[in-house]
Amino acid sequence: MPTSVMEYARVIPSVSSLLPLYASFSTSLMLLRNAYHELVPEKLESFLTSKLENYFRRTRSKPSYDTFVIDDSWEGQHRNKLIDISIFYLSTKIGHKNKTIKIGKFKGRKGIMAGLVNGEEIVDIYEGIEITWYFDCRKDEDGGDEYFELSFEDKYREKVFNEYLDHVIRTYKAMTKEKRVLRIYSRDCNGWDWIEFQHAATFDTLAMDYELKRAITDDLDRFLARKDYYKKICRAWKRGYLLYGPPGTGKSSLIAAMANYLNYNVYNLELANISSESDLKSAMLHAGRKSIIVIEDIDCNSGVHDRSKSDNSESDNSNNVRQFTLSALLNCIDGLWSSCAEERIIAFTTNHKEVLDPALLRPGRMDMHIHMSYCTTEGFRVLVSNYLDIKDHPLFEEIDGLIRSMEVTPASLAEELMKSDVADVALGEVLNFLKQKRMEKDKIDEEKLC
Ligand SMILES: Nc1ncnc2c1ncn2[C@@H]1O[C@H](COP(=O)(O)OP(=O)(O)OP(=O)(O)O)[C@@H](O)[C@H]1O
Repeated sequence: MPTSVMEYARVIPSVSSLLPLYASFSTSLMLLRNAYHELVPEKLESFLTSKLENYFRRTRSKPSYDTFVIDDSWEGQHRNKLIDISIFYLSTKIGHKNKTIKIGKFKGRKGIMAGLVNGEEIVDIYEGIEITWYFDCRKDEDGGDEYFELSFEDKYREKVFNEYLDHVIRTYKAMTKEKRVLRIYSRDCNGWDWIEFQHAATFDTLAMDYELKRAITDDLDRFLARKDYYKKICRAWKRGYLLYGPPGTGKSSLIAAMANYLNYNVYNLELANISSESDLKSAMLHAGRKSIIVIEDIDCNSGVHDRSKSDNSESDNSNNVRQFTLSALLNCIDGLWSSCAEERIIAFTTNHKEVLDPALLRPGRMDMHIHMSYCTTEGFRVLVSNYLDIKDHPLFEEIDGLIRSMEVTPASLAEELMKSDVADVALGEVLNFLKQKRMEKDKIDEEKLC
């Protein structure tokens, strides 16, 4: 046994002495390989190769597979949402291997969607794991139920269940968020029906004071970010806004801007079309998540401004018998029923806040009261920028003076601005309109004095 470094150095061969050995070994290997190719016929060679491959495959431990079934046929359940999520997710995974595919164009979705036909497979790779999706449909008298099977090596079972399916859902959400076409729903005898919501209003196009706009968008951002907070304090994740102000000051436009800001659908709940308390509950329950439920002109919904009358008589002056009370409406807004649906905004609009029942106005019910005021000079600048695309004009000074001296709605100024695309002409119309209004107002004031 070597006992010192020097002795080791003597026993271990040097690199230079190993090189000739390596060279002769690799030359022999090359000769052997050439001889094998020349002597062994091609067919025999591939036969031997496949035998060897089979041998090694058999000796390796065979993986066993688990399968998850995403089935639409769960008794008593509504459609399994994972089916639709999977259809969306897989639509981006379809490739050349799928020789026959389904294609379609759907209401509310941009572009053409591709899907698997019955009996087809897709292999998806997630963090190196192979997941095979198989799609089919079980036929029965009602047409049949769709189902997916996901197969994967059993050692990845937990990962597929906990991480991969989550990844599928997140991808679906990102896809649908990107493509989401907003809807506006109204209620008929069959429930909620919808058309595409194409209102272009945004917070940038609203003629409102900047500070108020900022306060509203901050409030909406806080609402969106506070899912866990609402849960912690045991409150339904919803927020109520009361928009009040004269007609034509932009209450509906503000709701449209909120919907576009939040990417929420709008449900227009006309109380006049609601026949009973159960109808009201059903309407609230079946409105989806991520939605703004709008009850417009709440002051005109007779009975709502006068709780004692509506609670007791359940009818209004025009003999339009309503079978539900204000209490039922309030209960749906923030009572037990409200906790059945989350991520909702409820917006009431009124031209006459002062006549509403205080119960409707108490804190916690309508979280933010937003006053939509007559047009200010700041708001007028926004309108001019929207309609004429200009920031400055010599007529502004005179117009500003008149706007400050009167109550004029953004809607009426918008009407004048729309009369021409030429800034001089359109602003001239605004000026004439304001002067005319000023004269009328002076006349009324004079008459009052007399
Ligand atoms: N604040 C505003 N900002 C921008 N445009 C406005 C504003 N207010 C009104 N308009 C214009 O006037 C039109 C009518 O306004 P809108 O319907 O939003 O007012 P409203 O307060 O809801 O009226 P109502 O009480 O009669 O329902 C809008 O389509 C928009 O063009």
